[in-house]
Amino acid sequence: MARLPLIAGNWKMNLNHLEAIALTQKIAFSLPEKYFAKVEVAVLPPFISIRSVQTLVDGDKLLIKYGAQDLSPHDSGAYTGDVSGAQLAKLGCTYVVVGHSERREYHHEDDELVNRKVKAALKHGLTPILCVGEKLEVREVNGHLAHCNTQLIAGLKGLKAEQAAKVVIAYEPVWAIGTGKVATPSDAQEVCASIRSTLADKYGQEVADTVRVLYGGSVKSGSIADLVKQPDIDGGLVGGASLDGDEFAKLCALAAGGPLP
Ligand SMILES: O=C(CO)COP(=O)(O)O
Repeated sequence: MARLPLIAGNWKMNLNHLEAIALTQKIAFSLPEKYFAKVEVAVLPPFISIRSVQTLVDGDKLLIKYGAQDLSPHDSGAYTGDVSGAQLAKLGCTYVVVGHSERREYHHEDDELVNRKVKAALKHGLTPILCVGEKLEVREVNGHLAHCNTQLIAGLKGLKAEQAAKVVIAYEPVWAIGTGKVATPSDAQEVCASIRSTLADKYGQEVADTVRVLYGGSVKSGSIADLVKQPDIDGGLVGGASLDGDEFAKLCALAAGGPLP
């Protein structure tokens, strides 16, 4: 079954809302509409810029999707500083990143919390992008497949097959994030194939064939084409390279199979 590639730009804690508007406009200007039939493009700004991006996307009928980098496991209430799935859904978000390694590391998010966030996202009609990935010391002892599959199973715990089918998985090896050290296409493929096979074991082949598995970690326009050529890599979760409109548009065009705009 053909899966539409997804390129999602995780802006992390970068750009103010004016810069967010400028970057979204730049991407829309640089990537002609015909590409959107072959690649889904999403931007994931900080919470403070989602409303600005929404206004632009709605006003100009842009084909770019957008979403958030995190959400609360709760629906509403006394959770100072948190943002709920209901609030994100109201802003027209399509995607929400869950379990990014930076949240696991700096906010001590464990698999149990990540699982609750996946469920909260689905409850509010958002598509979670569930991140899994090993640190360097785990890869060095060849523990990467077991590690990623453990995070995967824990993140999806309690989901029915039809819910699991709606989730996007992102394999992001921690050693590749922001380091310029992109995984080789075959290393990334090995993990993404293993993730798909775990999905098949747990939820059946149809779910495994439906779920998009992305690679993330120092993806650039120079590396995306060879990554998406791999049978089990369905796009990229892009950090640094998503902050440059020309570079991101180029990357999306290459994921669509080209030609460059
Ligand atoms: O963490 C990432 C995306 O979520 C990857 O970041 P970089 O592309 O900057 O390595």
